[in-house]
Amino acid sequence: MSDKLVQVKDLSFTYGGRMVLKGINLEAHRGQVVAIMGNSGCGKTTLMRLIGGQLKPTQGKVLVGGQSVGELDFHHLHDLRRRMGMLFQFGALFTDLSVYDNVAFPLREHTDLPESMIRDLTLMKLNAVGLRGGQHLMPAELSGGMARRVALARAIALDPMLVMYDEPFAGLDPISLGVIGNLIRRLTDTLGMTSIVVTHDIQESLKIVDYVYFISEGVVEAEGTPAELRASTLPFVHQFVHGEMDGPVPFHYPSSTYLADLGFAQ
Ligand SMILES: Nc1ncnc2c1ncn2[C@@H]1O[C@H](COP(=O)(O)OP(=O)(O)OP(=O)(O)O)[C@@H](O)[C@H]1O
Repeated sequence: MSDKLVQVKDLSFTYGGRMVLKGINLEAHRGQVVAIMGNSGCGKTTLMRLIGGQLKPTQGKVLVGGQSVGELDFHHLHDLRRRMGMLFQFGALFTDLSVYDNVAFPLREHTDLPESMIRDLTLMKLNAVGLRGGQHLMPAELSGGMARRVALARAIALDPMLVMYDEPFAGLDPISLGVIGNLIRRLTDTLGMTSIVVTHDIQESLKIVDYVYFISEGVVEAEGTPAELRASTLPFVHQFVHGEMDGPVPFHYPSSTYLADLGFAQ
């Protein structure tokens, strides 16, 4: 079996005539945590939707476990998606279900397991995220970090081979952020899965990921291991890794000159 769980090959995608992805190549190996970074609007979420089969490539292909996602029929895609956990809206729990029922939900929906086994599996997943003790709480009673941990337990309920996270660190305090980062790493290792994390948080990512892809203007602008990126002298990578305000990614949105805007002739 190939070590490469996800292979994105020359992938392009167009929304209504506007090309958002322009020939992306990337890979995620089994057992890896891979980060996809880039400016707002560069196409990261679109890329995740293509990997998850919610969108079909305009050109190129996405292989998951050797299967070309965009070419699968409904049933095969459905089977494949059962083996992918997707946290597109991290923390989007069912508000009228308890923590326990939120995590048990995919098991009840997608398996015929008896309730006693569903209970064992649900408690095991809650234990893995440190929230077995919170099983009776309702989502409204959870902190932001706890809600994400429950969402994570729900995403791994069916033992997926791949979990994709869209902005898992957004809006968290530094402690919760570290907890979520470590959980993503630990669950990936202990459950033998692969994780793809779309994030803006370079510092947290560099602590937990195996490999990072930077996307800009629809192409992979840079890539590497955390060590390679920290040592990189590429201006684009340097700006990201060191959090510099201005650089190849400009601070100012493109505009006419300031003087012209103020009404002064050039
Ligand atoms: N359904 C859609 N129809 C048309 N254009 C879209 C649609 N969804 C996204 N876009 C556009 O495609 C581009 C990429 O969007 P996408 O959401 O993939 O970016 P992103 O990198 O995930 O951004 P962010 O970091 O802000 O979430 C954006 O310019 C966006 O406006």
